[in-house]
Amino acid sequence: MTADSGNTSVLVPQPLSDELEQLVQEAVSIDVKELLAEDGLPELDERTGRPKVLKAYVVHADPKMTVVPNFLSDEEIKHLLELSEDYWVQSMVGTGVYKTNDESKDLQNKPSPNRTSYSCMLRSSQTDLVRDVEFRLAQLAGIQVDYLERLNMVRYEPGQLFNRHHDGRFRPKTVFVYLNDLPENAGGETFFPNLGIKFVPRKGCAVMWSNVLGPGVDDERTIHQGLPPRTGIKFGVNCFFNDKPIKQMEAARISQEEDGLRARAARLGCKTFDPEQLFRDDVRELLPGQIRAFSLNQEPKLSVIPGFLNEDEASALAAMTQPAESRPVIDESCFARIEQKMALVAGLPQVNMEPLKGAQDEVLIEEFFKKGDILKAADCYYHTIVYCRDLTQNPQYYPDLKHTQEQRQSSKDLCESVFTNLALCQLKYAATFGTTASEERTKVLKEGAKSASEALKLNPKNAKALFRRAAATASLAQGNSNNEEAQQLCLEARADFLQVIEVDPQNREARVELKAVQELVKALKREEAEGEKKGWLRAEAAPWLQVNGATKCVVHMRCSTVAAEGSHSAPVTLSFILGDPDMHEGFHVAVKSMTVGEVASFTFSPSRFRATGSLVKLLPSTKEAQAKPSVWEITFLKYVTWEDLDCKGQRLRKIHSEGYGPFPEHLAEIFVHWKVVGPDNSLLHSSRYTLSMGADSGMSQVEDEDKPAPSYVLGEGAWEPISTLCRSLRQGGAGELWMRCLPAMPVQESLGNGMDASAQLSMMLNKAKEGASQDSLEHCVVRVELEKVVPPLAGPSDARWEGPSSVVQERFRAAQLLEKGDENAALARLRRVAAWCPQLSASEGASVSRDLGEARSGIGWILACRAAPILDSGSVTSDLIALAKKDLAEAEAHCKWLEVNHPDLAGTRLLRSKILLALDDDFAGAHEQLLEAQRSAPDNKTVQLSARHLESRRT
Ligand SMILES: O=C(O)CCC(=O)C(=O)O
Ligand SMILES: [Fe+2]
Repeated sequence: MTADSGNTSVLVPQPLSDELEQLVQEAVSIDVKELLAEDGLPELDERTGRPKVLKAYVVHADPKMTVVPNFLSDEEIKHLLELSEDYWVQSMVGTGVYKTNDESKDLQNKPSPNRTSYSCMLRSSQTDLVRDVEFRLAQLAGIQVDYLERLNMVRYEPGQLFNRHHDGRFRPKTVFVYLNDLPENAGGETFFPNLGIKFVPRKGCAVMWSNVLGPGVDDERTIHQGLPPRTGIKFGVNCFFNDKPIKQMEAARISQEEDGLRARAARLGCKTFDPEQLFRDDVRELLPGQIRAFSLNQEPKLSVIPGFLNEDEASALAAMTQPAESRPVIDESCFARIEQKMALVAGLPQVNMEPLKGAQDEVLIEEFFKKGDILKAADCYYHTIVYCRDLTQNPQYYPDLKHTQEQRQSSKDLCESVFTNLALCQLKYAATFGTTASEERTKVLKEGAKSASEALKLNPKNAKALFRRAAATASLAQGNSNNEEAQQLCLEARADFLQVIEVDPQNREARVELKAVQELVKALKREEAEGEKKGWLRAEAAPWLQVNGATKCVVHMRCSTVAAEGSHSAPVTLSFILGDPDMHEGFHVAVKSMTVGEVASFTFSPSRFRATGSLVKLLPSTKEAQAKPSVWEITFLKYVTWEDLDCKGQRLRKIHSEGYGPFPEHLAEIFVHWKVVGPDNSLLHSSRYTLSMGADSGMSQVEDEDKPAPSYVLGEGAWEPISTLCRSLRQGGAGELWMRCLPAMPVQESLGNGMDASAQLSMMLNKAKEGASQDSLEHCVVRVELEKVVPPLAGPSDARWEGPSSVVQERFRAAQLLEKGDENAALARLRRVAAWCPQLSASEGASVSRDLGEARSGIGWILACRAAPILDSGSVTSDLIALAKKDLAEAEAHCKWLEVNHPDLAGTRLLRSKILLALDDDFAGAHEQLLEAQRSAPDNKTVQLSARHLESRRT
């Protein structure tokens, strides 16, 4: 509470210095003893011991400093000192920073070397005498006693002091009363350095000054300090007038703390309170001037204050409801008191209130209302209600009031009107939350409806209350997302509005509102019907959401971002595999709450843009969306379930049309036109292409519709993803492969059109690299049209059979495949040779006898080769061993046949050697066979290799 530091530091007393000692010496000393020497000692009342005429001396004009000799009597001083005995504690100073207008929040009381004295706080109205002193102080100050803080006794031992300070901007006035005389020149004066005056302590003498220039503005001129007494003990009492009605606030607080009502209030929660119950529970007597608040709710604070108004006040207020001509004479001064109490319970400065004078029954509250402070008004209504209702319903608690029947009736009327107005307050307050449902809005509206209901209990025909209840209920319906509940509320509101119209047929507002409610009911009914349909649609859509295993879902949606001003970005159509981590996570969430055809607006938080893949890059303005929440308009176009070919969503397959005829068999020649389309629908590759040279980039790839589709043999060199798709297509069929990325093409031999698939693909990749996006081959769709299926040659019965040359061709092809290392493909061809030959005529068969021998030795060799390592290994499963044994048995059968039919064939010896090794590890036998083989076919590479291999194993 310094003068100079404004609101930064509240109390920074300066230590006494020599310089200050000097100032004190030079200051004008004001001593009542000297004043009275001229004027004569005041004549004391024998009974009270106080001056018959109390004189106040203005010793300084601006700021006004007043001295009152013998303000307290010896008896009073003795009493105050007795009350303080045993209760002296170290004095504190308020430290902190002014932030609010409530110093109790801003300042903290702390011990300080700047105040070394002792203090004792008396309780408010602690005794009759204390209360009497308090009232006299209030009279002296011209301030209501409610603003007087608890009397603050001080005691200074020699050397103890209170350094330079200001009593606080929240204390408009200070009265300091000295409680004893000190020896002459013992010091202990109250020194005002800025005024250059000091007061000599004289028993019973009061000094009064103002601490403010205006509300909340320090008057730095009245900075002062309590100088240390050199000898003797100095007693005094600080009487601070606060800018808030602190006395009653404290009384209410003490009362609450004492009886632990807080806990009970908390338990009461927001249940309907019953003041009657509160009264019943609390039988303790209240001291005059004390009020007791029952706190029903902490946040927001709601208190009930029984006996808030005293008898006179209640009568005066109740009388105001009567017509002026029949109104009894009212002591209008009580309105000021009510005002003051209202202010104190509201915790708001009384200056904010309009005077009650000339009030109609509700003027006090109306005034608040007009200022737009709904909450303040509501607070007042609450308090008035508590009182009025109690007065009407529990007259037994007010035996002293002796109200007449009319007075009770008028109190009841007041109660009704106050409830009606409280409902309005609550409606207005609820309106500040807008029209969308919120917890607070709902709570307030429900309270509003309740208040109106209370008024209606007192008068069921109160049109205003009916209207307000209806309005509250209708508003509740408006924000309610539960259709059924909302409809019920509408019905209630409608009933009330109808009643308003019945009571007041001229009420246009009610008619308008009624119509609005009826519209709302219609809308709700519509929504209900749609909701059912929607629920059905969702149920229909449900299976695709539960896609599992090999079935996956591809979702097609159109999306655009919506800017703050409502403009849409150019829409982008997106197709993605549901659950694909490369896709914007938010879209997965979004799509799961939508049905096909639905347009929805979603706000995506930046964290939703976690996806890093190429697909998310196609979303409009995702950069912005990654920085801050963005609003998207999404249209759910369609969804398709796809078969997941590798169960990881890497390669989905969708058959658009299966075509006609049988499904292509293994080794069928298929003519496939395939295209690779990027996620943005751009054509990346077509298998029917021509190279166009000499363009800007030197070379470009152009689709050529006149070219035939390239052909592949299914199972031999066709790009595997395409052959997988083609196996489920008939000729003329079309399908799509949905690829998360284009897999590496297998190394393939040259195909029919002179360009193999890997070459095509590498061209395609190059083209993609030249293009804008290097990732454009991710999330591509391979569209396949199976233009022609040529079934594999069936055998001699096939129209395409060319006689023995077909066998030769087939065996040649098998040899090619074997050379390439494609043993399985070779095996398939060799088995066909073995199957066809016995179907030939004897002469034709003879011409291909050797081919048959080669074919059977080839089959046996392949089988023995794949069986041998398995039989060799001890760690394979018995299933595999069984398969290997079966292979070897078949090889043995071929071998036996060969040994009979083609004993000289190198392949026969080779096969035998292989079997010997695989079965018994018979190296000698195998070696012997190989030597024979070398003799018959010295140039056979397989024989030479096998011999070498055997040699290495033997050593
Ligand atoms: O002791 C005095 O003379 C003055 C005391 C004072 O100013 C205070 O307690 O605030
Ligand atoms: Fe002070």
